[in-house]
Formats: sequence, structure tokens, C-alpha cells
Amino acid sequence: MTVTRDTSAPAATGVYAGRPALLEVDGLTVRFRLRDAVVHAVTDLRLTVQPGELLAVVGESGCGKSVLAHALLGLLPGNATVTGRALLRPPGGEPVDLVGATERRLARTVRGRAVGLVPQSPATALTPVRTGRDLLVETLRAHGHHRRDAPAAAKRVAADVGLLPADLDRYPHELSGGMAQRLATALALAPDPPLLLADEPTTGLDRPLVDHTLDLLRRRCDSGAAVLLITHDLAAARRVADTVAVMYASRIVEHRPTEALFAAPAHPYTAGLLDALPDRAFRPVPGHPPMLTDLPAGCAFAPRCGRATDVCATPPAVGAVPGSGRVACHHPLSAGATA
Ligand SMILES: Nc1ncnc2c1ncn2[C@@H]1O[C@H](COP(=O)(O)OP(=O)(O)OP(=O)(O)O)[C@@H](O)[C@H]1O
Ligand code: NI
Repeated sequence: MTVTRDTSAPAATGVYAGRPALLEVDGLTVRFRLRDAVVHAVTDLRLTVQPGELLAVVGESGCGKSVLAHALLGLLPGNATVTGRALLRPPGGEPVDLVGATERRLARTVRGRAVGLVPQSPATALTPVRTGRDLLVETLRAHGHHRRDAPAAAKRVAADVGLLPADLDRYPHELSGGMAQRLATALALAPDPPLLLADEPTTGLDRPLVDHTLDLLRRRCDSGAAVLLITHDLAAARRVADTVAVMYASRIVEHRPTEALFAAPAHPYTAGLLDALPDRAFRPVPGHPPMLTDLPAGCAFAPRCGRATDVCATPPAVGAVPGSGRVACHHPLSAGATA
């Protein structure tokens, strides 16, 4: 298909057109210094999230999804270098560049307030010496709930994620993986953050609870909040996301409205991910992703790509898919075609 050079807003078209973005990420890049190598974890990332939008970030293990979330919250370890910009416009508050902000500002106004995080491994993130109820009540009180109302509010938030009142009396080590996951989601949702980063929030849940959690996130968006949902589950993304960003080897390679992406993927990697679904060809993407310490100069997917030619040894520009988002590929698929 014809792809034109695009420097305008990404997939946010249609209902989102013209509204100021809640989050505007531009050129976000994360490098980790190791003793004898540099990990290219996130590269030149651009995306926007509008109020009310559910953006799913998908891609194979190790492509940089969690590092992206941690970079936005200033949670990366000391060997990380973060560059670029991530402008957050919290409703009723001052805009803040999450990359340039001081630790004090992030701690006081961003983490847990303007931006909630459901961490990928909740069991290790939960304070071991407090029951679920203590943790929830403390979180609610820290965010303005009165001592008298907090216990009832804690029960409500717990019920929202499918926890029983009795579950709240357990300590984190007494919770199953799925229960810890739901408690972490309840803790992130309790302060009602305008933006939620949910990193694999359905891990360890059985199918009905997966759908319950996804629908809960969807409803948050329908009432005006925004969610960045990190998932390897494409069916989940399809069920609830407005837009999908596909990451490959630290970059977003395709960013489109959900319907359009599932109907007609533009990047051969996206087409490969869709072909791997059990209800499609059930054929895994051949080969393995490259080492992030040793990325090729051109398209990182080229060694696994059936459409690659000599030109793929040079980096592909990000182009507009007519009417529906962006793709970074020298040989994007035509609308409706499969790989
Ligand atoms: N502190 C660190 N030091 C060095 N490399 C790191 C560090 N943290 C993460 N990485 C590397 O950054 C890359 C991206 O990791 P990330 O956790 O974001 O992957 P992911 O897409 O979330 O994968 P998964 O689906 O398995 O959770 C990986 O190669 C990982 O090894
Ligand atoms: Ni991760």
C-alpha cells in the first residue's frame, strides 16, 4: 500500500480528534548500561493517549513494554538513561514532563495519583506485613478518603475486582497469584487515577475473571479515564482496546485503531502475531527476536520477514496508513491482505 511520511498525530483519529491528549510521548528512548554492552530497551517511541482511550501495547516477551511503563513513572534503576519527552496533562493540574520531572514531583503528584500502575509481578510488589484491607484503606486514606468511609470504599473497590471481603483479611503471602493480581489492580484503581498503566493485569486469572478485569478497565475509560494496557494477549486487546500499538525490539512498528489493525494488519510482524492466534492459522512467527544489545542497523524484523528485500537494511520511516494510524515498514501489507 502507499505509505506517506507522517509527522502528525498517530492513531488518534475519529472520536479523539481535536481533544488535547492526556499523555503525549515523543522520542522516548531508554538505554541500560551493562558492563560490556548497552541494552536498547525502548527506542524513539511516540504515542498519545486521550482521555477515555484504552490503548493496548502488545508484543513478544522482552520487547520493552514494561520498561516503557516504568520509564513513565520514573521507576527505572540507576543504570538506565531515559531521553525524550512524555507530557502528562492531568485534569485540573499542571502539565508535567514525566521524563524531566524531579523524583519529588513524581512521588507527590504523579505515582499513584495522576498515574496508577498495576505492576507485572504484584506478589513481589505488595507490602508483606499488611493485609489486603490495610493496604486498601491506607491507599484510600492517603488519597483523601475519610477514616470513616475508607473501609466501605475498600470493600467496594475489592468487590469491583472480584475479591471477597474475607480475602481482604489475608496477608499477601496467603493470596494466590490471581488474588494478588486482583488486589494490585484494586490498589491501583482505588485513588481513581486519570491514567492507569496496567502491566499484564490478567496474569493468573481464569477466563471469567480475565473478562471481568478487562471489562472493568473498559468501564474506567467509558467514564473518562485512560488506560494503557500492556498485554501479550491479542484477544484481550481486541475485546477492549480502542487503539493498539505493536512493539518489536524496542520500537512501535504499528499503531492503529483496533478494528483496522485486526481487519488488515499493515506490518508483517503484526500479521505474523495474528496468524499465531488459535482461531486463525495457529502458526507462530518463525524465528526469534534479536538481542537488544545487538540490533541490526535497518529493520529489526527483516531477518524473520518474508517480505524483506535489500532496502530493509536501512531503517524504515514511520508512515501513515491511509485513514487509520501508522506503520514503520518498507513493504507494508495492502489493506485486507495477509502475510
Ligand atoms: N535493569 C535492567 N538492566 C538491563 N536490562 C534490562 C533491565 N530491565 C529490563 N531490561 C531489558 O530490557 C528489555 C525489555 O524488557 P521489558 O521488561 O520491558 O520486556 P517486556 O516487553 O515487558 O517483556 P515481558 O512480556 O516478558 O514482560 C529486555 O531485554 C530486558 O532484559
Ligand atoms: Ni513486561
